[in-house]
Amino acid sequence: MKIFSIGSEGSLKKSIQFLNNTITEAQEERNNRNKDETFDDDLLWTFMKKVQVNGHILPSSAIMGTILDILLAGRDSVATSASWFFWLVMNNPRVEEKIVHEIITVLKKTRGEDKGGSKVTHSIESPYGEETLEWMKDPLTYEEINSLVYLHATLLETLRLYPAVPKIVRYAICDDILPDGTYVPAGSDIILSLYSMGRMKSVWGEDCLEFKPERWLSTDEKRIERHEDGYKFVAFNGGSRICIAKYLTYLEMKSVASAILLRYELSHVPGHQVTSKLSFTIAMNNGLKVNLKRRDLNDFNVIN
Ligand code: HEM
Repeated sequence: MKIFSIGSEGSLKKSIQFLNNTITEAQEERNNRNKDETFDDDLLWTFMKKVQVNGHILPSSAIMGTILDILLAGRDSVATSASWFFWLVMNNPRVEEKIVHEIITVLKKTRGEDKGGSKVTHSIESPYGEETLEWMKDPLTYEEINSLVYLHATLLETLRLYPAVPKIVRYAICDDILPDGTYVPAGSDIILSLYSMGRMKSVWGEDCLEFKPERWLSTDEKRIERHEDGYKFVAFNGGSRICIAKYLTYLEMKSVASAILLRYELSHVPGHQVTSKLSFTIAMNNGLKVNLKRRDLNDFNVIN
């Protein structure tokens, strides 16, 4: 296929070239390394090592195809979901308070009481500026993030109402019959509206349009009770083509959400309209503009 050097095809060509160069440079850089030195592997190199076949590294075109796949599937989906998550939380102060309360409860358990008042030096480069809680020094660990059950429920509820991939299209290569008896002739397109399926009364009940993280939880709110059935909760699809990064997404989003909500209160920028734009992902038309105010954790009795 010929790609022209004009308009969007031109910029696609440039982007592909850029990716190719990045992969070649990364390979050269690794090959020239002094064998005795130790280095932290970055994601690209970790991936390149993984895709060695019979001792040979795959050609850069194959690596590029896979990287493009992961970039395209993993960037807008998470960014879009994060926008809807923060927007829903901002509009539901009760939910926001419960999330922050949960994070603090978990941190008190894992990191002990924080006396506050000391200037914190981060173990990694931090975008948050000066902080006064020891807790803020290190990002939440995997175990801490896994303990955030209410936050997890809020994320599931966000993805139910705003599945980043709102529809999936399938093509029938031969005649078929669906489990409910519907006849599907060869050549048909089948569109699965993940968006509609997340809002069906028959699946989610009368309150299907309400934002209610509690619907996922046991009565004591200590665990996720509603079965995350891949054919009911379809934001990641189900079956053999289920998203390969479902659990990575949970980890990524819970990590970002807890880091931000622990430090900031988010509020609306006056006049900024939030509307959705249906495309491959369910994006926000003009993005999400927010005002950030440093959160006073004294409201949550953190500092004793
Ligand atoms: C909120 C975040 C995400 C959502 C809602 C989501 C949703 C989905 C859905 C619905 C599919 C199935 C598409 C189909 O069957 O046509 C899918 C597939 C896929 N996703 Fe995700 N995804 C997310 C994040 C990610 C991330 C972070 C990555 C990579 C790092 C990723 C990589 C992939 C790949 C490679 C596939 C194709 C799997 C296959 O066909 O075997 N996704 N995703």
